[in-house]
Amino acid sequence: MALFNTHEVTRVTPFSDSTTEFSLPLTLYDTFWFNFPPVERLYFYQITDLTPHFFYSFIVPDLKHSLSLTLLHYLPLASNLIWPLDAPKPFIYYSPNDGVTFTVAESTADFNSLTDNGVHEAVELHPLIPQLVTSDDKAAMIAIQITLFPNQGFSIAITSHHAILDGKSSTMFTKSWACLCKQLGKDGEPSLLPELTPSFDRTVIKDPTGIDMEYVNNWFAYTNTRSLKVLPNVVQNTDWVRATFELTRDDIQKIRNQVLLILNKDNEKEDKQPRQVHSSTFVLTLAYVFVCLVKARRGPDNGRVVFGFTADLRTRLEPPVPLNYVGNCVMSHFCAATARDFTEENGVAFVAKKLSDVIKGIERGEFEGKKDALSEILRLIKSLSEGVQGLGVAGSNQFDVYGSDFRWGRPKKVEIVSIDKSGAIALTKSRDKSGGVEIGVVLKKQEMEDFASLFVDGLKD
Ligand SMILES: CC(C)(COP(=O)(O)OP(=O)(O)OC[C@H]1O[C@@H](n2cnc3c(N)ncnc32)[C@H](O)[C@@H]1OP(=O)(O)O)[C@@H](O)C(=O)NCCC(=O)NCCSC(=O)CC(=O)O
Repeated sequence: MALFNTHEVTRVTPFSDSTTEFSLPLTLYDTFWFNFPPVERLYFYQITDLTPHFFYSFIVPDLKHSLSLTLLHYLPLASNLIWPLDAPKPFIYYSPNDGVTFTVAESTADFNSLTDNGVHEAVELHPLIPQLVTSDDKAAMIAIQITLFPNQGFSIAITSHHAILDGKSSTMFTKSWACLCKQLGKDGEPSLLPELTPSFDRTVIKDPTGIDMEYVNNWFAYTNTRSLKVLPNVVQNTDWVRATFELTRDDIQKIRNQVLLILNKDNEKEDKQPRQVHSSTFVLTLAYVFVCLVKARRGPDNGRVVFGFTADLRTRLEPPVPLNYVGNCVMSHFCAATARDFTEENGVAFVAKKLSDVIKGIERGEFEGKKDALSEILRLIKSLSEGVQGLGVAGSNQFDVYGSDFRWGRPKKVEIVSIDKSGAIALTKSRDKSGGVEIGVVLKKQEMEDFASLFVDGLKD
């Protein structure tokens, strides 16, 4: 069994003693997410001759120093979410000396095994993830842990509160940190490119009807308490295993050809004009993986399946929100069907068509922050314990997480560990830059075996 040892727990503060206190309101998109479980991203860096001396004398100090420089740009991440009794909704509050909890640890686990795509107990990754400190009226925004695997490499884990970071923001923060770390030791002051320089301007998110408070009240009704503590999980998650699967560009094209063939035939049968289907890598990946998941879970044929994803609204709001906006600007969208719709011969085409219709609706602006959006999702979460199957997604194939090179090379593997709290699949642009997608999956052991066979068999000619 691998040994694990915490070396130190410190706090990294922004690199300046001249910061002043400030507060930042939560927008409707922040209050939508604020009690959801934190997102845990884990980056593995392989250095086969990494000695403890080099790690503790060079890597850790450089990571701390560059984090401190990064926090100066990202001050709200060094802050806390607070909820004083007289405030109707929580807000972000920074005061000088606030900082990020930074844990340094060591593990004897087998790095190669942890980072392969094979099946592993989901709990194996848990020691590498830092916990966010949260209470009813105060919550840390992020926590960071660096773990050394002597002579093998190290990992960087970032746990982030969903009230402040959506996927685009959190991957941008890590890239900014990596970018500043890479510049240490070079001539000149480390600086950030404009696309990595964050904007926290909350006025770009309009909410004339006060939907933010609707969401705060929804959370209050759901959790029965006025608290900043996050949900521990949204699904029962004991005895889970996790594994990574990959769809190459060619696999995607194969799925695309099959889906378009079926949908065009359906149109001909119904004598309809051929309609454009949004057959993107994202839609085809979800359709294919969701079908394999429903088949592997072997639920009743007439069981209800609710499936969906989160869309980034930055370019879709009017006026658009800047791409460097850091905060939440994402909403979830779901549709429903029965398990039979997935398991029938044309299941992948059925799901792809449904997802395509939702994306077209998003483009038409039909799914911006709506008053009942959160209450619907909370109802869905409740229904999961009553036999409804839920299928969701964390991350995105548009996030280049493998681009986060701190100076010691690109990550060997990136995981979203928190999918074992939500049951979602994790999407990441493939490491090899070939246009493929990596998919992280958590399931019970037998289901995972079935899923793996279905996934491979479905791609055979
Ligand atoms: C709604 C969508 C999911 C739909 O995606 P689609 O790929 O189907 O459609 P699209 O219009 O965005 O893209 C059309 C084509 O352009 C390409 N394209 C568009 N933008 C791109 C970008 N920035 N980088 C690389 N490719 C891009 C797409 O890959 C696709 O081509 P091709 O077909 O060749 O690929 C997406 O637009 C979106 O909003 N993605 C971001 C979702 C997100 O933020 N998730 C994180 C949620 S928070 C979370 O989960 C927590 C966390 O991550 O921390």
